[in-house]
Amino acid sequence: MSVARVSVDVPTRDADRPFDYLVPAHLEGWVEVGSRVAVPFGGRTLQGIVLELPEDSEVDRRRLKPIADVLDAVPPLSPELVELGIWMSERWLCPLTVALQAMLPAALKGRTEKYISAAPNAEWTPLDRFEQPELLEALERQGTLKLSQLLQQHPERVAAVKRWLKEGKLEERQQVEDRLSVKTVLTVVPPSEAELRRALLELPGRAAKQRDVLAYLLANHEPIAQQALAEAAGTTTAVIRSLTDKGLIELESVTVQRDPYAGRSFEPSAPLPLTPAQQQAFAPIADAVDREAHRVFLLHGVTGSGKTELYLQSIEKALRQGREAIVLVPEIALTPQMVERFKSRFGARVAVLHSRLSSGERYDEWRKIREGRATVAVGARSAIFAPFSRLGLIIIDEEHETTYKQEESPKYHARDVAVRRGQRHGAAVVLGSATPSLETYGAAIEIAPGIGGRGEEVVPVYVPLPQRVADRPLPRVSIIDMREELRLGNRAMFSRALADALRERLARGEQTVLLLNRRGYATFVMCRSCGYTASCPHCDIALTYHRGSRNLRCHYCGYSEREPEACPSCASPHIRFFGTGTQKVEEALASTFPGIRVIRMDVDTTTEKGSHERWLTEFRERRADVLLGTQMVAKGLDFPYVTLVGVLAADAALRLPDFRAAERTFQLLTQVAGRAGRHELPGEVIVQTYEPEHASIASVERHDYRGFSHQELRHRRALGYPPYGRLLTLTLTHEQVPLLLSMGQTFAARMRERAAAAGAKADGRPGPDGIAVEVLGPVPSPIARLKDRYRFQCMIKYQGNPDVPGWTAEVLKELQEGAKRHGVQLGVDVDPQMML
Ligand SMILES: Nc1ncnc2c1ncn2[C@@H]1O[C@H](COP(=O)(O)OP(=O)(O)OP(=O)(O)O)[C@@H](O)[C@H]1O
Ligand SMILES: [Zn+2]
Ligand SMILES: [Zn+2]
Repeated sequence: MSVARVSVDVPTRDADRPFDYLVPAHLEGWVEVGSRVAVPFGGRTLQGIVLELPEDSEVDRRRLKPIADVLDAVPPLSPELVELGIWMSERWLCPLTVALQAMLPAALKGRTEKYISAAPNAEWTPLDRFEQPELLEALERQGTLKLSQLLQQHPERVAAVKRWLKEGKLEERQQVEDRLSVKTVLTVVPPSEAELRRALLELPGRAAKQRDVLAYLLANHEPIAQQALAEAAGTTTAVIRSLTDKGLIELESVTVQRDPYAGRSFEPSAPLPLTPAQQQAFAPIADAVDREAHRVFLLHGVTGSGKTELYLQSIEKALRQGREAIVLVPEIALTPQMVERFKSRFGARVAVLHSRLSSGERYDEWRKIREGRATVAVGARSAIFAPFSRLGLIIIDEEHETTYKQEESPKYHARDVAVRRGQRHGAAVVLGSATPSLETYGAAIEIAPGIGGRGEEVVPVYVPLPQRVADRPLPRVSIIDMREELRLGNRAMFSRALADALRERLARGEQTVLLLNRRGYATFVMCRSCGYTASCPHCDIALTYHRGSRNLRCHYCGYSEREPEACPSCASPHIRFFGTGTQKVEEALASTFPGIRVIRMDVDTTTEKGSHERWLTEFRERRADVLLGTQMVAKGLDFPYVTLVGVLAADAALRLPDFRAAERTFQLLTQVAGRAGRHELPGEVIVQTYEPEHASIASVERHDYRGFSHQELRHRRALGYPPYGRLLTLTLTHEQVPLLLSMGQTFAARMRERAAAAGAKADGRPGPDGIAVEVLGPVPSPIARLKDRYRFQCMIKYQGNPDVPGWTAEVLKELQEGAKRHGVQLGVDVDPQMML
């Protein structure tokens, strides 16, 4: 018997090592690298992924257990993806199984099911038969019963099942099953026409409904879903069933594809002739694809410069060579409009993966890729794991977006994964943005270190596209100082300039996009007498007021309470509710511009499936004057009648305790400004702020990416922040502070020892060999308590490539046992994007 090395799905650090199993003879040939298997583990049956098939095991073979089952005929992961998972777990310090699971569609995350059957020598007493006649009958009839199903349908039988298991009359067997399988539909397969005619004659006259069904099948002689047949013949499925019972027709289970875009037609689109500027940008990318060379490009194109058209034509090149392409777009930019552009060009070859699909739909799209029926995958972050085998091109649109970093384990960054997969496949990687992240930009113009994996950093080729298509001008941007407005007696939400501009658009029948930078915006309850604000009793976070349900909610833990009638602190009745920011703006719009038609898009109005899409269609069809929303309205929209963009509270996020706050603000403002005047009509942008002189706002007025980024990069270099230095944070959480503090201190002390041993100076300044390590903390996290657990963090800031992640892994191993014993949770973030 051969041996398989398996990563078992136990996502804890202490079980985070592969285990060897024997491959039983009947599974030999089915077990491959990347196979999903069921294996016995600590008395249970768990799912695992085969990592390798070693010659032999270091463990005595007699102590190895056999693999219980292989779960798929074709391994869901290729050897390349298995290797990628190993790399991810080292790069971002997560358990290997967590990295591997992240690559599988949710539908394949197996669940252990228990089955019971009668033991071969079970002797049932008359009392047993008397107490549980139905259970015994079901056992005899079906042989095995699924425990979860049995307990759900007949909770009253739990006691008997338990007793019989204990007495050995029942046996239990475990099996790993998929949460979801392919979807099948009962389909009627009609017999021959002659048989149909004979059946019609045989049916008694009163069976009119049944005759209708047969007549329909005779007229439309092809397989049809039972449900559809019932509808077409104007009857019910019960009638069809009685025909099957008589043996006149046959029912079969047929696999169907859940296609979220079924029934939608996409106007085919042909490649546009490229403008000279586009051609210049296209040439090096096309060349790399042609030569099947791994190259990373930064396509830095202003908004509306025609980047998407370049993506489409690059993909076409890759496809013509028989290769495949992945396109990543930020989740919220994954609008129907975006999907349509890819479907229109590549039709059924496109698979779409995003979180608004049901897990069944996602699974089917994933299988399309796996089985080679789709050659282009368009999707959000996790589409980077699309199981292609001949990748020619990976595109990341809006590469600066924070959504490319996953905030829970595995805390990977899709950009780094893309570079890694590109290297393995010899594929071109195109990172596109109007406002590249400072990491990518700094690397591309070679004033900062390269990007990608540690120790295999790459320098992207810089490809600028500085003009909009057809020489359309970038919109004119005006910055309005709201302090000045106040001084002149305007206390309204809209400055005079914005109000005038809006009025003009209404008169001309043009459209406006209004962005409310919601982060940090008033959405809370405040007492005007004593200044009390309502906060969550479990988290150190202000509660948000929801006008619709009239309650206060915590966005972190879901806690909610009814709106108070008086201040809970001083009993004053002068308690004020601030609606969610966008609701307030909507009200102000309605009262300032009577009759205005507003579409509000925020978390509250877009939770329902398909609502996002509906709002945008409505806006595109000009059934509204204003599209008002949060970050959601800033990206990817391309509407010809939008000639005005207004930004309220541009500076709201500037004071967040995050060194990237300025960068994020600049990016958001530039992106939303880019929604205006993208077609024939010229655009205008009005930005309202209390900090007009702040670089990240002032540079937007001049469309000055270069000026802003160079200033910001200088600043980062002086402070040792990314891209010049790297960060790693450890977050510790527990119900009690002293324990956290002491464990945090131990971590910090051990890290300082290692830093000193590596030659880092105690003051954190770079030494002669360029190595600098600063260990900060432990300090309370910016969100100091969440779900009744206190949170502390340590941050390591380092330069010159010391192996800080490696040290962290070692120290965590030492702390693991103590943490487990006391219930302290430890979370590591390598290269964190969010500092909260
Ligand atoms: N070569 C071309 N000839 C004519 N029109 C073009 C050409 N390339 C792009 N366009 C059109 O110009 C507009 C802007 O292009 P596109 O949306 O591709 O830009 P983008 O850079 O991806 O925009 P953003 O990043 O702002 O979303 C679109 O309406 C597109 O159809
Ligand atoms: Zn009060
Ligand atoms: Zn809470």
